[in-house]
Amino acid sequence: MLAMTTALAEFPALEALSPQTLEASGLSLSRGGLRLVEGLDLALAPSGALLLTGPNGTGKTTLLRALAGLVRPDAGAVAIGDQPAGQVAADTLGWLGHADGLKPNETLRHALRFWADMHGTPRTAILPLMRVMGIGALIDRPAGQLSRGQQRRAGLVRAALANRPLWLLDEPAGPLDGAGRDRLAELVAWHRSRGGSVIAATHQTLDWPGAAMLDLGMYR
Ligand SMILES: Nc1ncnc2c1ncn2[C@@H]1O[C@H](COP(=O)(O)OP(=O)(O)OP(=O)(O)O)[C@@H](O)[C@H]1O
Repeated sequence: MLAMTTALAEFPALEALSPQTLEASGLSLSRGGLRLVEGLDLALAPSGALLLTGPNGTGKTTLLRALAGLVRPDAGAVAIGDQPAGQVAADTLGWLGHADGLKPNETLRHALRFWADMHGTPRTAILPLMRVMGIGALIDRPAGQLSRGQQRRAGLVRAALANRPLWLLDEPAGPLDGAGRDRLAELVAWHRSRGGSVIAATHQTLDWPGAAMLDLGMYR
């Protein structure tokens, strides 16, 4: 199903994921008194991908936060696997928000070691994932000396190092160039080939095979 040009052998061998289903039913969301989403049903199976689109301010980030359990819905519920409704186990979500989780004065080596250690992922996974994202040569550069696109690539490595089955990515390709978007597609294809799933909010066209699309502009 998933076309990949990067050989799977170039990706690190991580502990197997525990794939999860995600189901939202009758979800209604508001922010600042404005109804953003009304009665939304969605389902995502292991290996699935969903792209959230829509103009600025239509609620893509809010929906991602609701799926992560960070925003309380006005109505409806989110269920992940057999986890209790409204609760998400700590080892389920790989989250990449607008921030990349990097400190300006820290080298990528230092920062990504921290994140790998925090998630119990072997440090040997760092460099292969950086190479997949095309930033292996930047490992000893402080994050503050990198371009926005390079920082985003490092943020994606950080998210992958968490080795979680359900990725929620907010504008993962925002500052990426075409090559960066191709590398992101490879990273996502690898994740899906392991049973992982992904939901991403995007203003970019992302060519992820078989990805479902949800345009939040329809509620406007
Ligand atoms: N802290 C807040 N308090 C009140 N309203 C907010 C707050 N944050 C966001 N909003 C409102 O919620 C709506 C949805 O915002 P959200 O960030 O989810 O949109 P988005 O689709 O992700 O936008 P973008 O494409 O610009 O990232 C917007 O209309 C915004 O004004």
